[in-house]
Amino acid sequence: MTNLPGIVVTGASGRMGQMLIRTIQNSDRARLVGAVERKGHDWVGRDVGEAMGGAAQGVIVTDEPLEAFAHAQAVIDFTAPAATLEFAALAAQARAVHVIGTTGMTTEDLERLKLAAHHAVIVRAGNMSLGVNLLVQLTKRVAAALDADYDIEVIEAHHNQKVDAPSGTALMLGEAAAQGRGVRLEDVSDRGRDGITGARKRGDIGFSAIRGGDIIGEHDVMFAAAGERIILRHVASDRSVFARGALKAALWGLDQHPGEYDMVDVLGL
Ligand SMILES: NC(=O)C1=CN([C@@H]2O[C@H](COP(=O)(O)OP(=O)(O)OC[C@H]3O[C@@H](n4cnc5c(N)ncnc54)[C@H](O)[C@@H]3O)[C@@H](O)[C@H]2O)C=CC1
Ligand SMILES: O=C(O)C1=N[C@H](C(=O)O)C[C@H](O)C1
Repeated sequence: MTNLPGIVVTGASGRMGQMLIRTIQNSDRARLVGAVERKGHDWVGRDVGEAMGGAAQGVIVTDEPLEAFAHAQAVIDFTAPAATLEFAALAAQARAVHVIGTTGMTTEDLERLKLAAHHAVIVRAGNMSLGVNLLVQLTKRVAAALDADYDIEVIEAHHNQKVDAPSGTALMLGEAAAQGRGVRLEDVSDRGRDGITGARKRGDIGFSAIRGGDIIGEHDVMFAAAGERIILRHVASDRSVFARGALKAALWGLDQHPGEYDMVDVLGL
């Protein structure tokens, strides 16, 4: 049991943090060795199992990430961009695999992650589910098969606490559509329409974001032409799909050389 790879979960009290902790506890391939929360959080200093309303797990929530990472083989991190950048440097220092689910990172943030990936394995994806990563491949193929008579729109829906838009998944799907079309997403991306926008520009890839209630995550890629529409859809009905993917990524990462990877690498898609 103690030879199993040790995993630290950051953002332990979060929606994904708690799901990850349950997933690791139920796994016979990994063990939880640390739980990190931000300074001042009321879980810090408490046993994580008890803080989650269950039995003690022997893991005390800490606000000292490096101390926790030093005892781990992998860190699973679904937090916020600033925290993830800090954790990337610390995980590299501790030589731990860093699995990043955090979304909303800027181009500059991603450049900084690349530096950390010189020294450590980083697996990052805006969506860790098998279904969405398959949808990414399908989107690329459909976009390659159709010309710009088919307007591409990525439509996403999430819960009312989500802070970033478009979602990380929507951006992955938009990127896949752009790749399929052989264009750069930054040249054709159309976000946040409001007011007198003018007619849709041929070849643009549009994004729409819905926020409400407890929606876990829903993504449509619509190809709309005169007389027909094709819609590729993924609906997440349980956050465990993301947590299972993240744990798979952490275990896969243990056998890789330093560098930046995604779920397509992990799943061999
Ligand atoms: N890639 C994927 O498959 C998925 C990605 N996500 C992304 O994961 C992130 C988190 O999502 P949720 O769990 O819903 O959010 P949440 O708000 O419920 O949890 C975030 C947690 O991170 C903690 N945190 C923030 N700064 C910290 C710091 N400096 N040190 C330690 N902990 C810190 C917060 O206290 C909170 O507990 C978001 O960016 C979301 O988009 C969510 C689901 C799936
Ligand atoms: O914030 C969320 O909840 C989710 N975020 C990810 C995203 O931004 O795409 C993945 C999933 O859709 C849930």
